[in-house]
Amino acid sequence: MPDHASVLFHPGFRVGAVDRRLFGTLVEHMGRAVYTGIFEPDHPTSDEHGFRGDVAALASELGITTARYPGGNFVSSYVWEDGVGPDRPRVLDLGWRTVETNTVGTDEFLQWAERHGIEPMMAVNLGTRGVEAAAALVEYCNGAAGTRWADLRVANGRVEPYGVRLWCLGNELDGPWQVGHKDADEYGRLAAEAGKAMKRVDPSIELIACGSSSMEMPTFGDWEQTVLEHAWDVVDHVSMHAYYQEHDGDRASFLASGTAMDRFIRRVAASADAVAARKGSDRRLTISFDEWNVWYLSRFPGADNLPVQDGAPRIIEDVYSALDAVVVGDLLVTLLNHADRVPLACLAQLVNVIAPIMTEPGGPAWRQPTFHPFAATARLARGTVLDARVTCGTMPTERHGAVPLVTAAVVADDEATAIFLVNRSTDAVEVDLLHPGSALALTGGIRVTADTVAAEPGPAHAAATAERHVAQLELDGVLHDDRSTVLLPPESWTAFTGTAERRAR
Ligand SMILES: O=[N+]([O-])c1ccc(O[C@@H]2O[C@@H](CO)[C@H](O)[C@H]2O)cc1
Repeated sequence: MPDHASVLFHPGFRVGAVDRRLFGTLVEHMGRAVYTGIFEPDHPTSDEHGFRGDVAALASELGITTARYPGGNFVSSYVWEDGVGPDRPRVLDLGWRTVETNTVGTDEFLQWAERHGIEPMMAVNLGTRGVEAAAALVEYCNGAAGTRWADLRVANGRVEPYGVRLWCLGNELDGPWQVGHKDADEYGRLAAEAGKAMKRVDPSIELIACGSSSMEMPTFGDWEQTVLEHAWDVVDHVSMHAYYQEHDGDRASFLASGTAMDRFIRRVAASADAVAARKGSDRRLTISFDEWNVWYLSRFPGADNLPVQDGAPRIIEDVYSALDAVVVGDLLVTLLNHADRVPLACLAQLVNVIAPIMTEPGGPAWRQPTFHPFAATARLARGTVLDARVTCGTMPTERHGAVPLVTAAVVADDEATAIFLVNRSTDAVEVDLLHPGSALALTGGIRVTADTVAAEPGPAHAAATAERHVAQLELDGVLHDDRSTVLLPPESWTAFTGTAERRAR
């Protein structure tokens, strides 16, 4: 007998609209994300600008809507002027100890994003630089011709302003690994002043203040409150970053990563609300979850231990399993269920560096297992997230205590209903979908089941994993009044698609 769970939902009970910017990503100047990732002039599929066509096609299939750039840790010592115009110096990037050629810079990235309909999210350097360089970059990107930095853009061949709307006030400045690491007061003051200047250049931009680099940071909570006390009037969102991995074979805790992410979001929201209360503000500050993924961080020696490398070195090219893909699907369920609070998110990263898309220089590009739940969620989660109430058993975990065995998110618009379900248990679970007042027909879907073998690098293993562990579902499409029942295999993520009809009573 399988375990049993139920998921109750109704179109009248809603969490909030899905902001398409939830399906963003990160394109950092590190490793092979840019060079031999999105950009490789000699590649047979590359366009006249030197950008790989095969990678762009996969990015489009993945369904990404925004791309954060140029970092990550890279941005904290980046001199953006080095990356524009005809003279591009070779510099030592202190974030990853890599020689940066500056072949790709702001114009090349923004035009790549524009050609592919991707909204850019630019980050400014608040590690080694400050107010002046940040405001100058906003003017370079968004200013009308007639003043210094906008005129430099025009001289570099781009007359029309780019109109970049999303701006990150630095990156992970709470982290001791960050070049220009600061305490919360130092960063909060700088973010407030840089943000003020940037909005004087272009008042229409949205600013994201750095929150914590993870929930485990010793400064977590205090950091958000102190930074927001300083920068409340100027910022539009606060960021969160989180990476999850399986530690020492503790599969149950890893499968419960979505619960850890859920707690993290609730705590950041509570910190922001505490500042709002102190300031007598009714604003519910929103969150930009602008780095999240599975990353086997414990295998990374740290930037201090990397040799100085030239070109496009292989750094943190994690190889993912179908188990990782189930966890990515569950993390997306968590993000959807916070649609009212989290309008922005970035899967870190897009290509080669802890990425759903991999490439070989001069060779193929392929999908890692984590590609599949992301692409399906970006494609299917349209409309409004309904307040899905899950009733199920719990399982004990070492790291997160007792966690629900089943998680669910339901997203509906006028045409379609998408139901995302995760079974974290090692047993099958039968789930009653309770949709009182509606008839529901399930027509199809996609499922990922976890594997128990270690992932291997390369396109052949990724393809074989997809063959064995990713399945397209074809369902009968029969309308069921009030209740539909589905069976979830052990350790699986499923997206069901269907149509709902309201029934007159
Ligand atoms: O918890 N840590 O030790 C830790 C260390 C580095 C770290 O870096 C972040 O992740 C990198 C890869 O996406 C981005 O460049 C940076 O923003 C994020 C977290």
